[in-house]
Amino acid sequence: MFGASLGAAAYERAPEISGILAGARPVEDTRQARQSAKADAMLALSGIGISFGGVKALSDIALEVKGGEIRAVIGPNGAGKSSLINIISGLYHADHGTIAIDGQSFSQVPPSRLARLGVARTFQNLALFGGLSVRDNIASGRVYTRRASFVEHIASLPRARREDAGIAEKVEQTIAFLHLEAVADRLVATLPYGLQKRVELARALVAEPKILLLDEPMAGMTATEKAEMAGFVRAARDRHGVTIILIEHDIGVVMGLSDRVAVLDYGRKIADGTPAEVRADPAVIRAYIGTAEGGNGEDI
Ligand SMILES: Nc1ncnc2c1ncn2[C@@H]1O[C@H](COP(=O)(O)OP(=O)(O)OP(=O)(O)O)[C@@H](O)[C@H]1O
Repeated sequence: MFGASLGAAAYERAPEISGILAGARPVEDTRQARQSAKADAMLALSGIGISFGGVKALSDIALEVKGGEIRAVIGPNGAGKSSLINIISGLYHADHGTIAIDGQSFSQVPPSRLARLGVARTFQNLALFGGLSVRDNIASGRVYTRRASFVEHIASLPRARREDAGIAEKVEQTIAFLHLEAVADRLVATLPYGLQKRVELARALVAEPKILLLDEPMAGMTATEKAEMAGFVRAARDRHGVTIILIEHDIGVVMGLSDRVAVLDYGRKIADGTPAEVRADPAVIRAYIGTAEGGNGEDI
C-alpha cells in the first residue's frame, strides 16, 4: 500500500508562520528539559504539543534522534509531520514540551540561532530564489557565516575577501558532491523540478549542518530522481556524518533509507522503531488503511 506517493499538503501556511515568528518568546533552558535529553541524542523532543485553533496538531510527542542516524517521520496527511519539523526549526512554537539540540535545551528554538546550532532544513514547497543561479542559491546557505561588515565587503578588505573565498570553496565542494556542475550557472527557475529539489538540498548542506531536516525531499519526483535523491541523502550521512530527520510520503523510499521510523497519526505518535518493526505494527497498518491514500489492504 505504501508504494505510491501519498500527495502534498492541502493548505498554505505562510501567514501563520510570519505571525508566529513575530510573537517569538525568549529561550528557556530548563532542568527538566536537560534531564529528558538522552546523553547520546543529537536531537531529543519531549512532551511536544501544539494546537491551531481547535485542532490539536501534535500531542505529547517524544522523539529521540541519535547522531548520524537517518530518522523518518511518517503518517497520513494532516498527521502533524510538518508541524513537528516546523517546531524543531523554530518556525512554530510548541505550546508544550522541550527540544534538545545536541545537548542544548529549548522550549522554543530561536530561528535566528538555528544555523549556528548546526540545523539546516529544506521545505515541503521549494523555497529557492528562482531568479538567481544555482551557485548563488547554494551560497545563500552560508550567509550566516559572514562576520565582515558591509563596508569591509564594499572596500574588499582582507577579512571580507577571505570570507568570500571560504564560501566559494564550500559552494564548489557542495556542487561537486551533488553533481550539479553542469547547471551551476543556470537560473534556478529554468531547471526541472527534481533538480530544483537537489539545489535546495545543496543549499542546506553547504551550511555543514549537524542536523538536517528534510520536509518531503522527494515530493513530485520521478522514480529515477527519487533514487538519486535517496543516494545523496545517504551519502550526506555516510560521508559527512549528518544526522537526518526525513519526512516523506513514499514509504518505499522511507523504508529503504531510514534507520528508524516514527509514525504519527492525528498528532500522536503511534509507533516508533526500525522499518521492519513499524511495517509489522498493527496500529500503523490501521492508520494507513483508514486513509484515502492507503486502503488497498496490502502489507506495508
Ligand atoms: N499554520 C497552521 N495553521 C492552522 N492549522 C495548521 C497549521 N499548521 C498545521 N495545521 C494543522 O495541523 C494539522 C497537522 O498538519 P501538518 O501539516 O503538520 O500535517 P502533515 O502530517 O505534515 O500533513 P501533510 O502530509 O498533508 O503535509 C492539520 O490539521 C493542519 O491543518
